[in-house]
Amino acid sequence: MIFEGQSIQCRLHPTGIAEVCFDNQKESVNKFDRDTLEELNKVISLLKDNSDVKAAMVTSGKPVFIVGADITEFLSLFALPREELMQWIVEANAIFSGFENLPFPTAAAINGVALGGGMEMCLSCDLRVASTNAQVGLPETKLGLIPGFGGTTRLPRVIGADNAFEWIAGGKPSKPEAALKVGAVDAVVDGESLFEATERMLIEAIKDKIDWKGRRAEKTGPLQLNKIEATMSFMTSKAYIAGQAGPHYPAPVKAVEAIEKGAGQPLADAIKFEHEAFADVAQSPQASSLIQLFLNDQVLKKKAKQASMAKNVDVKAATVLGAGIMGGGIAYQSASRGVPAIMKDIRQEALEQGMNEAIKLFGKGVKYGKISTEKMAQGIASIKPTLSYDEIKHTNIVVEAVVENPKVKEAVLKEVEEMMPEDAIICSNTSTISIDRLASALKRPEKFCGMHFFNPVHKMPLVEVIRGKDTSEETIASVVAYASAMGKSPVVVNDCPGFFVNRVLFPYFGGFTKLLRDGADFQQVDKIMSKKFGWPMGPAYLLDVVGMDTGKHAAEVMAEGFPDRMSKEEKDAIDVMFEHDRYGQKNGKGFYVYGTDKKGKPTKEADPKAYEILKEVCAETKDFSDDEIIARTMLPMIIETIRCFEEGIIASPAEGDMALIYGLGFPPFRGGVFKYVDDNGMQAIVDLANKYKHLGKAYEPTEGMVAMAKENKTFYNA
Ligand SMILES: NC(=O)c1ccc[n+]([C@@H]2O[C@H](COP(=O)([O-])OP(=O)(O)OC[C@H]3O[C@@H](n4cnc5c(N)ncnc54)[C@H](O)[C@@H]3O)[C@@H](O)[C@H]2O)c1
Repeated sequence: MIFEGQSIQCRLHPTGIAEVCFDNQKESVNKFDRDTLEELNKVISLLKDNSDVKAAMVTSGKPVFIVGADITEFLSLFALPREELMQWIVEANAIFSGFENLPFPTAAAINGVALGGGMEMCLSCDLRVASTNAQVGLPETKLGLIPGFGGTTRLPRVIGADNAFEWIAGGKPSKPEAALKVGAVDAVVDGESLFEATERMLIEAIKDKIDWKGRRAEKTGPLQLNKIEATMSFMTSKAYIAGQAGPHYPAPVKAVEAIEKGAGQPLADAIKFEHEAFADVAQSPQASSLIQLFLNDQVLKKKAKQASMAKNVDVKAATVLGAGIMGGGIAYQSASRGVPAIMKDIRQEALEQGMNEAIKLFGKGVKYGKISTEKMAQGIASIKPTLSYDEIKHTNIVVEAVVENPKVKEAVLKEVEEMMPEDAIICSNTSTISIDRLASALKRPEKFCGMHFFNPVHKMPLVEVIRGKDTSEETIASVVAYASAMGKSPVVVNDCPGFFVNRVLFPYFGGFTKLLRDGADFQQVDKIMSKKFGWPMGPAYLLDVVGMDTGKHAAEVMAEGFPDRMSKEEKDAIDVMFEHDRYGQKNGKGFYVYGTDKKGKPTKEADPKAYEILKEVCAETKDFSDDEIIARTMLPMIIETIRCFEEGIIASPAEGDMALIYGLGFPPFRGGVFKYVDDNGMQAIVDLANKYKHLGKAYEPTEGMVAMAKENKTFYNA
């Protein structure tokens, strides 16, 4: 044994090949944390001067190769002063370069996931052999970063600049065959032959039958592009990548710029541009938000795992009541993840529509190569449309998604409870009706909770699991586990009007309608809130998508629940739109008008009639600054979100932020409301709220906020 560490073990084989095996003794996966880097450094110094070593092979003792750098170390590392961060980058990179410059051939035997730092380890080797189970790639831009262990500089030298742009800017992992095609790996073999195949290659290299020195010289030299090619390639790629990523996500363009700056230079000099660019993005607010989001997602995953242990009902088959927009979507989602669903409605026509929608979605899966035709057939066959209750007792969960009418829901829930086995769970997908109110109609309220999906179900990752006062923890755990099995990200919230997501969305709409009242132009507001703040769409467009009838109804429920902050004395824009039958997308007219162009593509245009109608409740149009538009719409949402945390509606800022991102599309680069408040500082938010408090209670900061500002506290640990 040459080296025996916690993360790396190194032994010399009789062939003269030193096997550098990553096999983390403390965890189930290999990753690059500070300790692992230190161990790798030690291994390199032991190998360098060992004359018995003729070659080195990097292997893994785990099912994965190396999953990447340890993201839990990032935030504290990136918070260091820039010089200290730069020093760490330079030192860490010296280790990868040290491995690259070993005086003998090196190879990676990639048996599984090799992403980020894992792939960068492979790129430091002369040769790369992947098993058919491998997955390789550089996903750093998804975290607002660029590959910083040499990947930005080495990858274009291995697979060419254009391919590298695609890999780095796209951040998607590649399958071994695709990696082989571009030359990111040199061979693909089955898992069992991986060691031997890599060993054979190294033996050839030791005998100089493989020109490893030539390959190394090419990788460590300047990028192989002539000046004209380079100018064209960089110019077009930068424009394209900037367009794809959008202005709020600068990392992909930063990566291309770093590659461009270093293109004409040998790797040792070119990599310095990578270091600088890495430090820039690592200390950007976007990276901080995206990394926090990744960590928050881990919190959700951990909770889902715990729920899976604590559940008392393992959902094997589900009943969905209602085959409408939501019921159809829920049945499809369940079936597509292997849980068969009975879809019950009172109208044959609705069942047919629900099935057609499901068939369309399965068809798309086949078209885009996500599922096989067999899986599609299985999936479709596992949704059973029916007008009768006959077979529902053979399922162990009911998800009710009938019309949003408390009387209808109460009657339906009561009826199905009688038919279901005693241990079955019943959920409602209501968007506004109190879970406690619905539970009061039931004999087993402990077996009842809310399961609030978002539209469209197959696309929106969030499911709010709503705990009523009598819901048992086992029921919550079982529903969380079912939602996870459906491929969703469940967040548990306590019952209150609007639950969490709608409770914080409606104050935002309230802020929007007050802005219109005071003379703002809805198109201008939409533009600022989408382009500048980063929402997928502005509030006027969102109201058109939600539907003015639904919006008006939900606003009334919210006003009843929280009259001090959400009720209004006068009519607002939503009311007049509703009164003029402008329901939004569902009937083709709302704030905007909707149609199709000559090619059948959907269109959305501003409509002078909408402005006419709005005159009834809006002042003459006047200019508002971008900051004012953002403050007046966002403050009520921010304050209500914080109230939800103070009242225990959500359990943690992490879960609140994920619910906002997964349920509403809150801009990921801002990390959610809690992250946004932390980044701006609570004092600044409180000051801003005080500036607008004449607009009503929705703008008044809570006592908790004022105290946090005074004590300079944050929601997340800095
Ligand atoms: N549409 C959304 O964006 C959205 C989002 C989240 C939650 N929700 C909630 O989901 C529920 C359903 O909404 P939707 O948009 O799918 O409505 P929808 O009108 O499209 O569908 C409701 C379906 O329920 C059926 N139905 C009525 N009474 C029934 C009964 N007794 N048994 C079985 N089926 C019955 C109707 O025939 C209809 O097909 C509502 O509670 C709504 O608030 C809707």
